[in-house]
Amino acid sequence: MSREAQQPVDRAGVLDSAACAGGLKPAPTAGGVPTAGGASTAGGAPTAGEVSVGDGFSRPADQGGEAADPIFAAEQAHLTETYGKLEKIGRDAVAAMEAVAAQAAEDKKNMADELAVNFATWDDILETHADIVAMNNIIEAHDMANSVQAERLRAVEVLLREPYFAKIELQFKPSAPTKELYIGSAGVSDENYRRLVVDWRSPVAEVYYSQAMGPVSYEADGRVIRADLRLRRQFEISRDTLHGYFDSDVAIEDKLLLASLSRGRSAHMQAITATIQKEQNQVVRHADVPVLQVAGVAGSGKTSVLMQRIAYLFYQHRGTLDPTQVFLISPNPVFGRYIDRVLPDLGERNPEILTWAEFLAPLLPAGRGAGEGDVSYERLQAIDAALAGFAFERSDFRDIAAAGTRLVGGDAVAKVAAKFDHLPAGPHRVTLMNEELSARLEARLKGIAADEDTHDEIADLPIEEQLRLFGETFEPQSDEEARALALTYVREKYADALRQVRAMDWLDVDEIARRLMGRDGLTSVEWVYLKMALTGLSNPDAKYVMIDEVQDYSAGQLAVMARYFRRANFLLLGDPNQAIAEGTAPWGEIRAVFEAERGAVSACRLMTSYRSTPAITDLFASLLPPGEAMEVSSVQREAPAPEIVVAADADEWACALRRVVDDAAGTDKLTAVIVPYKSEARRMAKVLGEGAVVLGEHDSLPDGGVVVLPLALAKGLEFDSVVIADASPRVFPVTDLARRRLYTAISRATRHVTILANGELTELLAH
Ligand SMILES: Nc1ncnc2c1ncn2[C@@H]1O[C@H](COP(=O)(O)OP(=O)(O)OP(=O)(O)O)[C@@H](O)[C@H]1O
Repeated sequence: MSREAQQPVDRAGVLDSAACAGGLKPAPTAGGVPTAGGASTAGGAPTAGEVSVGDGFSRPADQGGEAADPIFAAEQAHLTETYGKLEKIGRDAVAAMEAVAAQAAEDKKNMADELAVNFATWDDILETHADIVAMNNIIEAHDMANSVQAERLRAVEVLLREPYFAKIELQFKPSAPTKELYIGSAGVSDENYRRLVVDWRSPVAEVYYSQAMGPVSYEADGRVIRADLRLRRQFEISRDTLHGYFDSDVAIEDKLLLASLSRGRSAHMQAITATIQKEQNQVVRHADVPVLQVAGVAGSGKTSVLMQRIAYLFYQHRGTLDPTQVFLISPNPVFGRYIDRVLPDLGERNPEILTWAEFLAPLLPAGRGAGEGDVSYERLQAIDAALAGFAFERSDFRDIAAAGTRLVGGDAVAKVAAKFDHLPAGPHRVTLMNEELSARLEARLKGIAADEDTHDEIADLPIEEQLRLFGETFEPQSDEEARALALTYVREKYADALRQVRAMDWLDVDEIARRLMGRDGLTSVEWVYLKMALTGLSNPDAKYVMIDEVQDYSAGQLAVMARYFRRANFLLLGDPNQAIAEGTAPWGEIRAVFEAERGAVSACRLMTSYRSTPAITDLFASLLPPGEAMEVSSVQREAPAPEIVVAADADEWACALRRVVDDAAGTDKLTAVIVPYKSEARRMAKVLGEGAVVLGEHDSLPDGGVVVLPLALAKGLEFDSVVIADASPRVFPVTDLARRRLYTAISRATRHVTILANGELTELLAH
């Protein structure tokens, strides 16, 4: 009942390994070399079927001992010395921070002792103020000194794990000696300001990533600097031990990549700093543009590149870019947790990582879910068109009320609206109205705070409540004090009214929609869009927004994000062939939406796949539309060919599934049983019994074992082994959507794929 997948698959010619339209200067050619069938290996690694004999790294054992290779010995000595220096820098930074802390404490104490707060005369007030400013300046100076040391310490912490991964030797002038630079995941200088390790994001490090020898150039401070790259040496290092080195004198060789790929998968995504490929580097270091759209085949490193780009941006905009200004929209929460260690490992903080539902929730009224996302761009444009001639009516406004009290009535809101009748209904008018309503609410709260009934109400509060509110019991010595204390209480009591004004909830968006569009039941996408169009609701502080798996969003969802993050630069990464839901925007439409909302869209492609064995890549590549080819960067990993099992009936199928899962459960690898939908996952778990865990949205990927999960949750993730539970025509009919779903599922596997079919195999695989 079993047969092996046929392969290799017939594929058309190989496309350019990568292309970026606009934004980057052209780089010299390098990268993988395509084989006849379209598959290639980076650095001349063995193709499928060949046996790997060594990986090209020089190791002491290869040389008959360290002494036999003077380069190895010299590099180990340099590493030992660097490691010692890093440890010392780390120790010195901690000591400096301790000293600063002690000094700060001492200064604060002295200053507090000396600070004579005196408000008697205007001169005294000025003097007191000057003393306080001086004190704050000293504290600030301490903070600054500490933050410099803290940054140094963070770099050292990163580097102590692996001080550097490469060395380059550059000759800037023909007669001058070459300059040696060691490149690492962070940069640090010694006490004489000599660069011990160069940060991978620094301008000069670019020549390492361009993967060419000889004449190279890079840009620093707006100037193009030319040099001759004489040596490009890669290292395998852990802490202070050199395991091997490799001199890449041929452009196409990247032994470090091969070594990295052969290490296999882990439960958390790893940084690819040392092995970023040339075409990936073009995305990582791409010029700042309003929108960059990156199309990449499965496993081409889109997510990895995205993480490296964020780290790069933090470096480039050090001191001005805060992680709270960067948003990463991720396909699901499991994926969010899968990637959340990459940046901390690089010594950086994570950006805001949100799913679509998490992004939308705070913009929606309480109790309303994200719901259906399938909304066309036209439907949103219809909202804009209808709003053009829209005039407010009384029914569009709601009372501002809290704690059972109407604080500003809908009639009053309508009067405020009438004051600005000369303006069209839109953000300008609504903002002016909101300012006035805010002032009215404030006046109303002050009135309540001045009311004796309120003071009595406060006096009746339990003592603990009074202590919590005021830090003391409510015993005002004057009317003024009573009003001030009462205002604290009133603001808390009517906090929801203040929130309503902040959120402009006095606008009845549903009622407006009914009049505007002539229909009920707006989707959440339309609802938020209308609210943005009316109020200007947005996040103007966001500077970068990265949308991974961008092919999984509808045009409406994308337009909402483009408009909400109105000043941000967007990085959109996706694979048109991994769109797994109905109603998502085709690749060209994604571009069109962003062009309409944000102007020009730059584009890059990543066409080399790194995740899977060549056999698995061939299998999922066979599902690509004709003419779309990819290259494969893979190392020889002794892995069985994909297996396809067609069972005659349900019993035989269940039996086969249990066998596959039982086999997998006995290993330390992670196996995913991928099912089409959530409901199937539960059904499958019953078939499998205790051997399998159903993975939910709130879980993280385990290191090993067997997990059952729906395709939507498997998005963006990878597993040692993938089991497609049922590849029958019922689950995968011959449609474009099913083809993309199957491609996505198979391409999650790094080493092994088993495809089961209950009764009959989908025609998508029948060749
Ligand atoms: N330059 C590289 N060096 C080392 N490993 C790499 C490199 N590029 C990609 N990889 C590895 O390939 C695998 C796939 O990368 P990643 O998940 O970033 O790809 P993707 O394009 O986002 O995939 P998909 O769209 O299929 O989810 C990961 O294990 C990643 O570590």
